[in-house]
Amino acid sequence: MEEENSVTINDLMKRMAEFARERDWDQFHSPRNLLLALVGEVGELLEIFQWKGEVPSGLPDSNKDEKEHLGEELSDVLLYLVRLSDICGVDLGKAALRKLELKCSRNQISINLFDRGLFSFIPWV
Ligand SMILES: Nc1ccn([C@H]2C[C@H](O)[C@@H](COP(=O)(O)OP(=O)(O)OP(=O)(O)O)O2)c(=O)n1
Repeated sequence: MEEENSVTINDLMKRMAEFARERDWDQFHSPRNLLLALVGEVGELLEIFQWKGEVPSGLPDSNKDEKEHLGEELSDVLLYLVRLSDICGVDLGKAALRKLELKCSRNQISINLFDRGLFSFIPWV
């Protein structure tokens, strides 16, 4: 890790691998188990927002403890996702970048078609 502020997906991946190895938990970190754990943590994250209605960006009404709790649940989701990707042999950083680029080029095609009036026959576009 170069600086405290620039944590990479690779750093997290290595730390999670170390964490599991130290506890002899590799045996439990199968793709299916990790996916179940990930979804469980998404549920814990969801509970923070449940029944609150719309929450403004930046969460100005949350106190320090609530923000800290949110950070913990977001981290659990991220850590299980990183670990799941690693165990499945997927380079998550590369895959995510590729996905974003694909999305951008797809959107660019739509924008180009739109600019050229090719969607003009669709009343709601
Ligand atoms: N078999 C396990 C169990 C936990 N963890 C790691 C990944 C998560 O970052 C964190 C989740 O730990 P807990 O399941 O204990 O969940 P919490 O820390 O959220 O505890 P609680 O559910 O009581 O809030 O620990 C892991 O890698 N493998």
